[in-house]
Amino acid sequence: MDHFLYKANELYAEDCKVAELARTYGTPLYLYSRATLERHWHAFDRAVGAHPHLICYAVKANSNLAVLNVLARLGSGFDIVSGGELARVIEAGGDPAKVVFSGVGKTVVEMEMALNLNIHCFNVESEAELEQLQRVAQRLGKVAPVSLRINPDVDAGTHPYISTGLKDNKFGIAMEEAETLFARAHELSHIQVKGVDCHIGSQLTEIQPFLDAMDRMLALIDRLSAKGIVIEHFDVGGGLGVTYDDETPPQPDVYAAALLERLGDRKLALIFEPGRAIAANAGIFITEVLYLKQNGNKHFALVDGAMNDLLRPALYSAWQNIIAVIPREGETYNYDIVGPVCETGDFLGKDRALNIAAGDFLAVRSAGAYGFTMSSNYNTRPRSAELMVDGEQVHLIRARETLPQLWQGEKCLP
Ligand SMILES: Cc1ncc(COP(=O)(O)O)c(C=O)c1O
Ligand SMILES: N[C@@H](CCCC[NH3+])C(=O)O
Repeated sequence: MDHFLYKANELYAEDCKVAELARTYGTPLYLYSRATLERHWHAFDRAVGAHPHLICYAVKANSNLAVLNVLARLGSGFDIVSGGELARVIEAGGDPAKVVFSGVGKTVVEMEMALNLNIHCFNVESEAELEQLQRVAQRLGKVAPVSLRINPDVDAGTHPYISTGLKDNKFGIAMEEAETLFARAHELSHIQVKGVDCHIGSQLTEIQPFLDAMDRMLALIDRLSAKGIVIEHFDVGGGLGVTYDDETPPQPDVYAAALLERLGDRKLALIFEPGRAIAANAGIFITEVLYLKQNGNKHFALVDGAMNDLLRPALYSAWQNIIAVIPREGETYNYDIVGPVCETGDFLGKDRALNIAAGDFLAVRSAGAYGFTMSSNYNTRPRSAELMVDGEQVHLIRARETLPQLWQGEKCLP
């Protein structure tokens, strides 16, 4: 069941009218649906069934405390990439014992923090990082649980900026070095080898690249096991795509079934790190039309939301559906939906057939993942408010920034 639906010709978020929320809380505005977040998380969790597993939601997709808290209450684990994300997980009531720490550049301070919190696993991405983690763990008198992130050199067939599993990408350890590094990790006094990890990219809409990566990783696990290095878990990463337009990515049940089949009778727990698949279609971004204008034959709708609020269209030429919150009958024009930021690349959508007027609200769909988390204060614009719709209830889960907050910590010279 969709929780962002037209009812009586007006967009609803769960049981609340979106236009009313926009008037009450002001725009631009992010709106999330608790029911959808929960449904998506359960779809993943159920898909893996009784096989030992951990769903570690990728915090970078949407790190609002309320979002993390909703998932923590379901028993979710978390995939983090910074000390900041770890602090958020703890603040939101997440269990550090279900946290996996990804990322190519973990600092000593972040390692200490994660070791002191006894996280589930460090996904180590280089030999230098492994040696650093050994030193930090030794100093703290801890043993670091480790999984090595291997780069399987698989083409994920996604946008080059969000493809991570190719040899030329900065992520992971080259397959040729994997066995040597596992052997090294195995002999280090304050490292405990737990798993093998890979993540080949984001917004994958085909299953084959996942299976190709898995085949290479399972072959590696079998070789390690022959050498007496026991692997307890396989972290398959995130990356499952969603429908923005007409993509038909595999659903979590099909995806998980295919992975489980490949796994065969190996006694490996599975870790999943989905971000987008859980959060993207659990959120929309609402913006108001400020002005309509025409330059030659080109129609522009100037809206109060901009690339600083929702960067994906400007950064990846990403397409996200844009609809009128209360549609009008009659003739449409093809509009470029652009924001107030002084950049030609500041657009939310191009050539969108709409019948709109100043004062109308537009909803950018699929904005729950990599929306607010990638927002900035460029052009000294306050970041949007965020709301969580929970049935008939609405919670303000982040207030719009006030102007003084925008220069907090800055100082004029004496
Ligand atoms: C290591 C890692 N895990 C998980 C994710 C989440 O990816 P997605 O949002 O595509 O599921 C990412 C982002 O691409 C990532 O880099
Ligand atoms: N931020 C990207 C995804 C990057 C995933 C993180 N490795 C997006 O919006 O599509």
